[in-house]
Amino acid sequence: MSNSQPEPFKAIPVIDLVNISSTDPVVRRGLVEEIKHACMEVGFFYVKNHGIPEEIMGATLAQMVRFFDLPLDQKMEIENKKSPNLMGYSPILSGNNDPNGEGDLQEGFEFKFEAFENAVKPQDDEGILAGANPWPKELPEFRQAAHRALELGRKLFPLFALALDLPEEFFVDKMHLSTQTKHSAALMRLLHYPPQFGEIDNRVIGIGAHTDWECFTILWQQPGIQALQVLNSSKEWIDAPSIEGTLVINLGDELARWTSNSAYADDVFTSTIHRAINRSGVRRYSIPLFFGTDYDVRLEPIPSCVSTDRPPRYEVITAGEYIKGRLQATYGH
Ligand SMILES: O=C(O)CCC(=O)C(=O)O
Ligand SMILES: [Fe+2]
Repeated sequence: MSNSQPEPFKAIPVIDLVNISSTDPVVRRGLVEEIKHACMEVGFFYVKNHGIPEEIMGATLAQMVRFFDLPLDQKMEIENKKSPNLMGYSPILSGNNDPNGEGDLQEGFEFKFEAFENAVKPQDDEGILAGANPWPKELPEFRQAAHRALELGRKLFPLFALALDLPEEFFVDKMHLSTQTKHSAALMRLLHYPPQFGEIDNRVIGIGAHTDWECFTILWQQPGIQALQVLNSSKEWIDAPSIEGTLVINLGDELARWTSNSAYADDVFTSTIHRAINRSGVRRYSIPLFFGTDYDVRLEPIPSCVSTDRPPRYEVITAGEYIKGRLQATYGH
């Protein structure tokens, strides 16, 4: 795949997924081209008609509010540092996504994908992120509400494959998000950002400037609150407001590594830098779902993206080693 330096983007495109299941090759190609364009120019896009009902998000939000309202000592019982895989609760300022920052002004609850049908007895006791998710016992429904959105991710993988001139099935054996979930590197994070007032020190914001680690992220933002910003190639922060009825999709480092690029060089598929600052005066909640491949998948450059003129930029590493390294860098200090 060839690439030329795109113009700095000023806005984030909105893509309509109403025809995502269409088998009409012309319709499908049209959608793939829109996605490809957004991936190469921006690395971020909104999707509408994504198939996740508003009621599910409303129920999830209610559970999140209840969880984050629990007394701190109760939340600390399931602190991520107590679990070997760093899943669980992360208190305010305990994580630091930007190496130049001094901590993220957010609290979160992170869990890895597990076989929901087999939820009583977690099966995933091997592999690089071994260990169960520490679900809060005070909120039994919390777990149920948090388990949606995977269907959409499954439908997006073939479109990314086509956008990279790969066979549609390229990712099928690399992400087992159905019954064989032991090795999936998908993670979900429930986030609460308290508001920040007055002069804001850029080293302590909601989430410092970073790229996401996995293939792509599906992000739900609480309606009506602006916080997310995306960096363009002129180093301007472009607002990514919450748009009613949409979700945000952004590419992560696994895809950037696969396409042999970095966020700081001319890109094929861009893992774009972003951050969030909550100046709204009220609390803000968001939910990123990070779609990684299976832990044991090697992140090797896709042949169409490298050549003698464009040699691979990264050492080959497995997805699990990469994610674990980033988790430790963010929370393990
Ligand atoms: O809360 C947001 O809008 C962004 C969250 C984010 O970028 C992340 O968790 O990686
Ligand atoms: Fe992010």
